Amino acid sequence: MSRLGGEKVEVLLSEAQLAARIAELGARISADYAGQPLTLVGVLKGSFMFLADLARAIDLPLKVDFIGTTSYQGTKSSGVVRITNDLSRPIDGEHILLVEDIVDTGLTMQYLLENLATRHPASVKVCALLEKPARAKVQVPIAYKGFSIPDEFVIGYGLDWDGRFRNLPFLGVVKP
Ligand SMILES: O=P(O)(O)OC[C@H]1O[C@H](OP(=O)(O)OP(=O)(O)O)[C@H](O)[C@@H]1O
Ligand code: HPA
Ligand SMILES: [Mg+2]
Repeated sequence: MSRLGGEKVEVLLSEAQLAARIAELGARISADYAGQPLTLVGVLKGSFMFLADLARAIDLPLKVDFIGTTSYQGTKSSGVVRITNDLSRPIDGEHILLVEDIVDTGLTMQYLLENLATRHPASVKVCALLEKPARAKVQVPIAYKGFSIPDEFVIGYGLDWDGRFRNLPFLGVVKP
């Protein structure tokens, strides 16, 4: 059995499309933060694959840290965001770029922006590979966005459905 586990999955964004866009985002981030110390903060678990590729597309001497959150059961947001793993150290005075796989309702990002602001970083911006505008419950500023996608539950490239499918190298939609 393959990593699709017998499900029918349609490709929404191919490996090549993802790689091309991430190269563009990396070039923009490298130019915008040139001469400034930058810390990427990956939002676990969903961002792990995007962060690994984005970090290699950024030509700066950056640092990497992670914060873990959870709020989804299956394909539904519970509306309650919980931190599962905190940052490994204080971030006061640092330029932080939050790296997220998807901004869907926006509740996770809103929670994180409020939470990190209390730690007095020099700046906090958001880089999200995906945004699903049709489902937004709150508006969050995305400084670096990969793609806007339609209102479908997507899997792969870090994103899960009940914990599975994160290891697909492309972004897909499960078909009935
Ligand atoms: O905009 P929202 O509606 O809040 O949804 C986006 C968040 O939900 C997912 O994480 P999840 O809580 O499923 O945890 P995971 O990253 O471990 O899968 C995703 O990785 C984002 O972090
Ligand atoms: O479409 C999605 N797929 C996987 N995880 C998610 N978390 C929020 N939206 C999604
Ligand atoms: Mg998830």
